Amino acid sequence: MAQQSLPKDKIKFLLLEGVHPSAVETLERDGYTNIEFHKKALPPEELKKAIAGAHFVGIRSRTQLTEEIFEAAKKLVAVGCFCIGTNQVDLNAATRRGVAVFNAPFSNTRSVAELVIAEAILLLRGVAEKNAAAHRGEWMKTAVNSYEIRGKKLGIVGYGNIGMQLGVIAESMGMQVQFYDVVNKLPLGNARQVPSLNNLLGNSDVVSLHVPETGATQDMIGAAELAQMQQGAILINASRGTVVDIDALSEALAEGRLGGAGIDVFPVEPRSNDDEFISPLRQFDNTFLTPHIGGSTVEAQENIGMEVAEKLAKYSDNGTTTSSVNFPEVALPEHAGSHRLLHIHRNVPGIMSAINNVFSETGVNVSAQYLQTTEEVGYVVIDVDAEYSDVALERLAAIDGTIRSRVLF
Ligand SMILES: NC(=O)C1=CN([C@@H]2O[C@H](COP(=O)(O)OP(=O)(O)OC[C@H]3O[C@@H](n4cnc5c(N)ncnc54)[C@H](O)[C@@H]3O)[C@@H](O)[C@H]2O)C=CC1
Ligand SMILES: O=C(O)CCC(=O)C(=O)O
Repeated sequence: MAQQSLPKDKIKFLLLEGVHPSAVETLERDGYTNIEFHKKALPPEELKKAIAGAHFVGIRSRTQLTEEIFEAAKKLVAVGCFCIGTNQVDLNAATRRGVAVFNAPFSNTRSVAELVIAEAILLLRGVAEKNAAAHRGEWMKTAVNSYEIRGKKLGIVGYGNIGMQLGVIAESMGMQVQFYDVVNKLPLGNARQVPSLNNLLGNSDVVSLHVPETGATQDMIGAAELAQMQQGAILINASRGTVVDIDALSEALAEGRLGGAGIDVFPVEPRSNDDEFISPLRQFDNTFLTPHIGGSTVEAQENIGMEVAEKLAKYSDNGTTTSSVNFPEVALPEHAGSHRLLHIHRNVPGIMSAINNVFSETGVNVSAQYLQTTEEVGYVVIDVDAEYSDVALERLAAIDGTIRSRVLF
């Protein structure tokens, strides 16, 4: 699929789920004015229609970009996830079509860590149930089962950007931090990596989950794992809803085995704020149930808006793919005076020589060339004299293994 460069006002951005206005401001500052903005996620059929004409789409965690949606998105060049998680995007479907996917890996991590530490304090003090009781007119003044966090053990599952930050804050408040991760990690401060999940669960006063949604983390905390936890321990999940078996958690709470839970993410979440939130956990006073707002602070959303919009604009302007989650990463300089050819291909033997042949056979002068590959995809960027870019693009697009090619003026 070969694409010619378009004037900026013809490049359509579809922004969904009420991404922060900083995204629109950033795009407009860069000259992109064709922006369709929706406050909510769109139902699949509406999404298919809206995305058909879009070159770029911006989503948060609700919009599922499935194979079917990508099939309807014939013009799509890149996806911006205005969040950390990219599990809502079928990354294989995107890669197969040469659609780059970007996210914001850092901007909301602090917000999640702060929410978790707040919940740890309030749940260990029994504040969730005392608050719920007070709203019903009951007075629960007691120190029974009410603890400080100082000296307690925090078990972090998934010691990545959020887990590490949480560990540092928790330690500064006097907690002992231990973590379980599939990868060997450098422990910050006095944190300690433990060898198994069971080891962590059986030995923590508060367990907080910070793993991505993957096959391996599906129902990672089920009945067997909950049974390993200490009597009265607290479970916090601000990662993804699929990581905890909610029925098993519900049973553990009903039996009084856990001291409480803070749950921000659910296997099924309402599509919008107008829909009812349905969960067996609603019956428990000793839980904080929050509507997936771990990363929803003014600071985080404003930064994410700018960060992801800048990545999309940069990719559109000059082909830079730095920090793409599914594409080879190439940081590119400006290409004033030359035309820039972008060639995305399957990473198969012989394709680079076919690409280079185009230039030796046509005599098109190459002023710069950049190449980066992943196991599946190769991304070659070639700067050429303006008058020859059409013929070179046509030849590049015809090479076997080409996924997509385009030219930037
Ligand atoms: N509630 C909310 O609003 C938010 C939720 N999130 C969720 O939090 C997750 C974590 O975010 P980050 O810390 O930034 O991700 P990250 O990628 O920096 O860290 C994830 C860590 O989990 C580890 N891990 C992966 N699979 C594992 C497994 N099976 N067992 C143990 N460890 C495993 C990884 O090795 C890595 O250290 C995101 O993937 C996202 O789903 C992120 C931001 C906001
Ligand atoms: O705020 C959002 O829309 C989603 C936050 C989140 O879960 C993420 O960043 O992965």
